[in-house]
Amino acid sequence: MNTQVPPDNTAGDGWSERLFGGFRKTSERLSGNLSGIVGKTRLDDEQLDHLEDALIMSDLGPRAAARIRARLADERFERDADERAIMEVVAREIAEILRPVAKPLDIIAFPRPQVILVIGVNGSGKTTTIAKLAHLFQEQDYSVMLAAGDTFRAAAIGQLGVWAERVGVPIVRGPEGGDPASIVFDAVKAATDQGIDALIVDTAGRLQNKRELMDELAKIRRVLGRLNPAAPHDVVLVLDATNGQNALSQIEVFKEVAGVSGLIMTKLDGTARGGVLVAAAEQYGLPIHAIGVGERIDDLRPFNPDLLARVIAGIA
Ligand SMILES: Nc1nc2c(ncn2[C@@H]2O[C@H](COP(=O)(O)OP(=O)(O)OP(=O)(O)O)[C@@H](O)[C@H]2O)c(=O)[nH]1
Repeated sequence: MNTQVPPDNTAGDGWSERLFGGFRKTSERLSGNLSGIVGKTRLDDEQLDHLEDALIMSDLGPRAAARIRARLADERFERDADERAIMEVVAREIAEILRPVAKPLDIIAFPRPQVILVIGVNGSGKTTTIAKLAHLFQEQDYSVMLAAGDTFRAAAIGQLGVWAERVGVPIVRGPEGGDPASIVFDAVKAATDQGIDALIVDTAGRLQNKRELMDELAKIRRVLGRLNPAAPHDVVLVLDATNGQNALSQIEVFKEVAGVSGLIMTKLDGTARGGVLVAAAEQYGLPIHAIGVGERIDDLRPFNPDLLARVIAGIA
C-alpha cells in the first residue's frame, strides 16, 4: 500500500534515458547470450536455441521468442553473424509484434463524457496513472473529472484527492466503505451535467477475492450502462512491468472479471523485466495505450513500438 504522493517535480526530462535504463538488463542479457555467437561464421541451430532461451529469460515469452528465432533462421546469417546485424533483425521482429497494439487513448465518445474505468491490482500504479492521464487530457484541452471508485481504503480515496487537487480537476468521492457503484452513478451524472469530456474512474484491485471483485466491477458496469449504454467506453488495465510474467496472469484474471479494452504498463523506467510488454502484445493483442516511465505527472508517455523494440534489443 502506498499513501504518499511524490513531490510535483516536473522539471527536466530525460525520460528516454530512464526508459533505456529500465530495459538495460533485458538488452544486456540478450547481448550477453550473443557473445558466444558473435564471431562465428553462421547462426546454427544450437546458437538459435541459445538466443531463443535468452529471449524467454528476458520475459518476452515463448511465443515471441519462437517467432524471433524463426525470423533469424530465415535471415540465414551464413557468414556475417555479427551482433549488430542480429540485433537489427531482433528489433525489427519485436517492432512488428508491438506495432499493431500501439493505440493512444483518444477522447472520441459522443455524447460525452467518455467513461474510462481504470482497473489493476493495488500498487500497480493505478492512482498515479489516473493522475497522469488527467494531466495528459488536460494538456489536450479536454475537461476531466475523477471518480474515487476504490472505496475499500480511505488512503486510496485520499491519495486520489491529492492528485485531483494537484492536477486541478474535480473529483467525486464518498466515504470509506461506501458503495462504489453509487459514487460512479453520481460521477456520471455530474460529468454529464457539466459537459465533462473524460470521466476517469478508479476502482479497487483486491485480487485475493476474485468473486467480490467481479461482482463489484459488474455492478459498476451495470450502473454505468443504465446512464449511458456505451459506458464504460474504455476499461484500462494498469500493469506493473516489474512483476514480469505475473503481469500476464493479471491480464488473464482481469479479462475474466472485468473485460479489458486496453493496457497501460507502468514502471518501465526501473525494471529489468520490461520484456513482458512484448509477451503481452504477442499473447493478448490488447491495445497498449501508453507507458509509465516515472513517478512524475508527465511521466506517462506514448507507446512508441519502434523505439521500444530498439531499446529492448539494445540498439536504440
Ligand atoms: N518508477 C515508477 N514508479 C511508478 C510509476 N507509476 C507509479 N509509480 C509508483 O508506484 C507506487 C504505487 O503507485 P500508485 O499509483 O499508488 O498505485 P496503486 O495501484 O494506486 O496502488 P495503491 O495506492 O496501493 O492502491 C507509487 O510509489 C508510485 O509513485 C512509474 O511509471 N515508474
